[in-house]
Amino acid sequence: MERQLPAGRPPRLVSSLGLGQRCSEVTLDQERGLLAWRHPRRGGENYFVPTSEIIAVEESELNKKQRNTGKWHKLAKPHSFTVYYVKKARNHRWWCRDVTFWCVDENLCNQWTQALKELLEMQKCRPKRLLVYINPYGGKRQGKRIYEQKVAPLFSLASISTDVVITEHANHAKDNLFEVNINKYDGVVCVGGDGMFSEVMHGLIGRMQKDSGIDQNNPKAPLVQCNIRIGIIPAGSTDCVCYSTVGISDPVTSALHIIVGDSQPLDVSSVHHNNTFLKYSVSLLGYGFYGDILKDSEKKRWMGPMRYDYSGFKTFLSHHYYEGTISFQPAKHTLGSPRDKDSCRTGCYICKESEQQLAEQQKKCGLKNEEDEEEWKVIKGKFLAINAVNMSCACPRSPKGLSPAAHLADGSADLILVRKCSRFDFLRHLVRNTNQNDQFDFSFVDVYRVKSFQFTSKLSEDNGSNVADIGKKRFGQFCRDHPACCCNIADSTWNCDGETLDSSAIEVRVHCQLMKLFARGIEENCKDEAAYSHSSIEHLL
Ligand SMILES: Nc1ncnc2c1ncn2[C@@H]1O[C@H](COP(=O)(O)OP(=O)(O)OP(=O)(O)O)[C@@H](O)[C@H]1O
Ligand SMILES: CCCCCCCCCCCCC/C=C/[C@@H](O)[C@H](CO)NC(C)=O
Ligand SMILES: [Ca+2]
Repeated sequence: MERQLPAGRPPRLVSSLGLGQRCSEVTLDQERGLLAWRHPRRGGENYFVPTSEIIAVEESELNKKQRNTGKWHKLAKPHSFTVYYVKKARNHRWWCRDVTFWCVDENLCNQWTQALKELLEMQKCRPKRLLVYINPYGGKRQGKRIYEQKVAPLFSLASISTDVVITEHANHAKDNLFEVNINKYDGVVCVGGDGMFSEVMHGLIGRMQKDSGIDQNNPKAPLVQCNIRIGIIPAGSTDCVCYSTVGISDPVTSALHIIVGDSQPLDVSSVHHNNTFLKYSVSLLGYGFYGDILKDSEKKRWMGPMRYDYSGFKTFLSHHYYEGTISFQPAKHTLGSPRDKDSCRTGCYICKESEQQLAEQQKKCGLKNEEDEEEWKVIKGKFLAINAVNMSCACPRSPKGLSPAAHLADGSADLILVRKCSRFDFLRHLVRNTNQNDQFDFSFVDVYRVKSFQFTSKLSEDNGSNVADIGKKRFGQFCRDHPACCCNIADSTWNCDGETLDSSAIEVRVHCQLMKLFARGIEENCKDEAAYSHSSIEHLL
């Protein structure tokens, strides 16, 4: 990348600087934005740090041990500076590391710190002021401790100022976002799980639409993009959005992605019922299996993250399936398919292509309502699970996700239909969600890439639109004609990013790149080792 350097600044700074007790040739390529040095010990290992991954530079003092053991201590008082930078480790984990260089020439030391600081100043995408919401009750109830011990010190090192709100009740963050002076901030951070992220997202998108006079109840309304980025510090039970966009659920890694000012656009689905807005979704909209797990697990929040395993096992044993009709519009605009072998990674060309299409579309019609005449496909059947995912939905329990080839920002969702099958077959499908084998390679599983879909359960078709009440009354009753068939005549519940929806009949639309995260997608480096760790279970089945 071409950099506009301040006048008179040389394109490269090369000096022999002290590092520990020895000397190292240190280079700052100011045009390319790269700091490099060779470690005098550690087998002469070379270090290359892009300036975009430097966290901070500080004038520092050598500690007593360093002062007393160096050869130079007899010569003069040394001057030193410390560079804090991102060190990338295995499995997408980032650490903050530091290196201290010294020299006896004060002018040289100042020249280095000034040059590095100026390069940091040029990183315009970095946030300076953040609004932070902490859910103290998410996951294992460690949100406050995680923020104070692991994240706040890094923000302060990077000179980011923060306003911190510890939430006192559900929807506190969402309601607050409708009131605050949002223009004061360069981003909003949520400390918690997927539910907490969802709250903050609803607050920001809702606020944006309100300020622009867009009626969220209109399912066809073209929504206004939300340009203020959200950072997720994972402290929840599943942390699927964080894991799927960063590749790991680790508070320090996420804090560093926020500090360096990463930006990752995300698709968001709007969910409506009878022209009434219900919710937005970014990860999983699940009916049947995942809806039933959620409904059961909500009663067991005291169990913490374990509640999903307990309710998952119980729901699996109950083996309920549900009748209904699903209609969808295939996503013809996007280049990929859910059966692709390649996954969405940092700088994904499929998502870039969708971004360009979106820009052209916006240029052509602005915010006008464009009637969509594309074909609808209709499928009627009995389903154990209907899952619509906007992203892979990778998480520690499912390291490659429910749909490994789904894209973060291509304007489509993957619709996975798991039809009625035996318990054993369903288990084989579920286990493949946790290992590297293809979970779609079964006759009872279909997957489609869609831009919108609608679902109505058999029960709501039979009873008109008053679905929710009837569903509640009859929940738990089974098909009278086939008492042993596990066909539930009641409705299941939709699991929308970990929150239940009040209606089973829904209309869903994917909005391409409606919002942005402080993330860069999963980087293409090492193998996802976790994805392979479960592979042995399947051989037993
Ligand atoms: N102070 C609070 N008291 C009670 N509930 C809260 C509070 N603050 C936020 N919430 C709600 O708690 C819900 C769950 O929180 P969160 O997502 O952080 O944890 P989780 O459910 O354990 O994790 P995950 O969503 O990853 O499974 C959110 O939907 C949020 O609205
Ligand atoms: C035979 C037992 C099966 C147990 C299944 C356990 C659950 C697996 C979790 C994979 C879910 C991935 C999708 C993520 C969804 C999130 O939006 C949501 C909220 O955090 N989490 C869940 C579990 O619904
Ligand atoms: Ca998508």
